[in-house]
Amino acid sequence: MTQSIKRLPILDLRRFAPDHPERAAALEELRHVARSLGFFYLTGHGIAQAEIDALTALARRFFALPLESKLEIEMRRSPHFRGYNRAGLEYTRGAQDWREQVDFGPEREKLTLAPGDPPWKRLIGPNQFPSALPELRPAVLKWIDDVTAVGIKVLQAFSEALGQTPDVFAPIYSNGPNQLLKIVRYPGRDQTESDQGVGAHKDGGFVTLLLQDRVGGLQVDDGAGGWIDAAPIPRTFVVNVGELLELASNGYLKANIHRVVTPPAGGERLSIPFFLGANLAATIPVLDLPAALAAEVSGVTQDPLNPLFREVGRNVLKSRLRSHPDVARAHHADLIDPAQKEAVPA
Ligand SMILES: O=C(O)CCC(=O)C(=O)O
Ligand SMILES: [Fe+2]
Repeated sequence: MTQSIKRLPILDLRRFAPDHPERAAALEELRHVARSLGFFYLTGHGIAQAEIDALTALARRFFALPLESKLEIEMRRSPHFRGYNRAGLEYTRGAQDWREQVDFGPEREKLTLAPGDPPWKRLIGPNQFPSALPELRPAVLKWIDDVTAVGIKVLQAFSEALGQTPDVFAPIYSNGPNQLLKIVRYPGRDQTESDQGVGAHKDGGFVTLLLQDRVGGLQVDDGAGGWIDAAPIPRTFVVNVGELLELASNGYLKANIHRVVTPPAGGERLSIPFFLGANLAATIPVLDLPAALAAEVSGVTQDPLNPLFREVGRNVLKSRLRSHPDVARAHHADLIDPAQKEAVPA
């Protein structure tokens, strides 16, 4: 594999503020980055380092708990795909990933569903939090609020970079965006044969804001057969364009492929990705791009193995069922399509 010397650019969120003198240049830069690599480091996000350090410390404490304390909130217990997964339970395109993780989403009451309700409503419900680490609940819920606010600012900047009003997407998120927060640990190479921490994929939401700890492993497709290492830079998030923005911009913006390579033997990687998505009931519109941008559009890249739907809830449910076959079998056997049943390892 060719190792590219390229690096992701660093963008400062403060330069997008309405009265900032560099705003026009910042929007131009964002448009270029989002159309080419689809990935950048974000500084100036306003999240206090103390909050970052506190959440990272809690993540470490969580993973250090005895297995039984972690299994108390095993995802298999949650029809809403919330909770803890041991390494090896998650699959990307049928190949096993190697990371342990806890998934959190919007904290809601479970719905009582009627027979005709759309299946995606099963995604709505409560999170699971570990009784052995009570501090985690308030920290996670505050973090979701705080990174959502940053994500919306980034989304507003993307909107303006596409020649739209900043709130063009508000109708499809202001009722409550769909958020997914993961706290992830990638164990070192000695515990696995393969180096797939998480296999090559695109993210599904509007934008992803990834907090990395000290150990690298994230790699971004450079479009020329190689990978760009997105090494951790303190006090930054790695931000990337998700498939919803690619769909809405008819392919002008690019949801780029990335993966995580397992750390070397003896090491571990800790990361906290956050995916900001639209309201589950929403349908993604196609934006009316200014003529100069529309002329460059070549359409959305549809992957026959992973079709994209404009109906947000349907799309999210599809990817959750695929990523977590054990939860699908335990709670949603009626939704697994027969072809997939065979493809998914038991
Ligand atoms: O852990 C990371 O650095 C990235 C994870 C990722 O790409 C994902 O969960 O979608
Ligand atoms: Fe990802």
